[in-house]
Amino acid sequence: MNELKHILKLTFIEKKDVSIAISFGFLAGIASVALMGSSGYLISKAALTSQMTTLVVMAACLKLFGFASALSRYGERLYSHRATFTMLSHLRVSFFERLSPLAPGIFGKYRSGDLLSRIVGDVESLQNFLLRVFYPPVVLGIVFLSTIFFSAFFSMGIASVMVVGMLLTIVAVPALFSSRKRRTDGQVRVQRGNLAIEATEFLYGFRDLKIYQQLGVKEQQLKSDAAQYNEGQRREGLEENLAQSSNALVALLVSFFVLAVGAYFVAAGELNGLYLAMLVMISIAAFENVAPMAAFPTYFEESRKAAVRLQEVVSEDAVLQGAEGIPSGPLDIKLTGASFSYPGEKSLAIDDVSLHLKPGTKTAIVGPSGSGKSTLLQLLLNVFPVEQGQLSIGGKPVEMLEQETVWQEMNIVLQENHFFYGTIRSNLLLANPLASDEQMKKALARVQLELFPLTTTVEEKGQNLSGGQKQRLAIARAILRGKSLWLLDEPVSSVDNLTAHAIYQELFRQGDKDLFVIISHDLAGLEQMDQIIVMENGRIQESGTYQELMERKAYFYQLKQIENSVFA
Ligand SMILES: Nc1ncnc2c1ncn2[C@@H]1O[C@H](COP(=O)(O)OP(=O)(O)OP(=O)(O)O)[C@@H](O)[C@H]1O
Repeated sequence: MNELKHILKLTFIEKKDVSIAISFGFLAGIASVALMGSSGYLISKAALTSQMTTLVVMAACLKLFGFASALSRYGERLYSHRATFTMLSHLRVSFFERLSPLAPGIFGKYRSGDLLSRIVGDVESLQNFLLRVFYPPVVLGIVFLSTIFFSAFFSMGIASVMVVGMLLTIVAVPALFSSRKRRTDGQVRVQRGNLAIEATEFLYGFRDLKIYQQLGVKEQQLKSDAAQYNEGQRREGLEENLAQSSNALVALLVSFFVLAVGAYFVAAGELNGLYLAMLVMISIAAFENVAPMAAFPTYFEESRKAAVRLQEVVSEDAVLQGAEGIPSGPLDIKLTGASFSYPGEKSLAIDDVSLHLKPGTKTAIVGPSGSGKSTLLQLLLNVFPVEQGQLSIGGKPVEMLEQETVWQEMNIVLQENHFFYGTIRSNLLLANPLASDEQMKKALARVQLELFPLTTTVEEKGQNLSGGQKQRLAIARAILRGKSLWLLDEPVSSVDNLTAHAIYQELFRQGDKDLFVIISHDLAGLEQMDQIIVMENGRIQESGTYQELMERKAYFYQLKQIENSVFA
């Protein structure tokens, strides 16, 4: 039950709706019991008396109870569903708020299909928590206790049978199926997650699978996951039916028992025969309401598992962050003795790196593939926390700063940039929602995309744009941000040299007071950089200006020689 504490807390944010739903549920339940009870009484009375007034009053009561029952049922549905949807919206917001600081580190731990299945499927299935887990036992309990209390005035024996019946149908049978479900849990949720994982992989990798003629293999995998999921669902349905039938059977037996015990008491002279039909009808009506309890174990387990799976995701350690804003004025970035390894990896991706990036300077980070350049940039972005050492921005340790405010001050272009389905305009507005068309056109011109109208359609993931166009659009987005810290990870690797050179010149001209950090594979054109940092195996091999590094004739010089000789 501990797992559901958070969900219970979120449900009770809307205390008023929950209490109104419970009150209406109680009224609806008790009205249907009263309806059946008074009809039983009416039948007996009609058989034993010819007094019309009593019969007319009883018939009016029947109508009243029928009306009250329907009206209360409507109120119950309205308020319980409203409380459920409000709880779901609180849950989504609270889940997103806890998930957001974990991104993007969390993407390395969960496959996208799995994450999607948790965020959508598990959150959705918690909609049953109030309606089918919390609410039925509470309402049924109150209705039963009131019915038993009423019946006790006529016969303690019948009231005792009802108590036993109540314990059986509300507690014992659901508890039995609940424990069965725990033991024989078909893992439908996990199977649904697996299916989502395979389906997203299939969609993402469709083209490559087709090229390598592996569609059939993946299709088989997908089919087998779908079959497992279907089988799990089938078994779950059977179990639910069995629970429902068992509970209905117990309820029916209890009503028979009430009739038998009642008949015995009438024969023994301990109960007035006039009330027997009423008590039997009351019992039937009260036990008719126990149907939702049959589904209780399924929904309880489902809600518990969904809550556990959601909790698993958000219980990861988030990057530490403070509440302070970033200082105003020209900003520098300082990294001292920083080390970092990816979760689950033994070797260090960044090993004792120190650097100081001053305002108004341009720094290039170069080095062979896998040397740690992108990881270093992620540390500077405070996406991953440094394990040892210290990162400070504008003289403030990054732990004191609110993560969002750090990113607000940066123009960032990563190796892979995401483009949403929409237009060039909507994708540019992401960086600056207040940008005018004029500003957007200027930004496009600065990356030589002036021929692109803002209304040009951008397909999902920008698949109708070339690699170079996507990179230039990402730079235009960064330009629109208009901040003074530029962190660029191979921003023009797919752009031809001439255009790339022109874009850099334009950026440096406009941002001559800005701080630039550029990761590059290309060792050409580095003469204009104020500092070149050469990485290898997560360490800084050497650093200095182009002139200094070439004169030193060490590692950078050798890389340059190799680059010159590759196509010679
Ligand atoms: N998400 C990750 N999980 C685990 N290891 C990773 C992850 N990303 C990178 N690495 C490892 O960290 C090391 C540094 O990778 P990084 O991407 O920083 O290199 P890089 O110099 O930017 O390479 P490239 O020039 O090819 O982009 C590599 O050994 C890589 O395998």
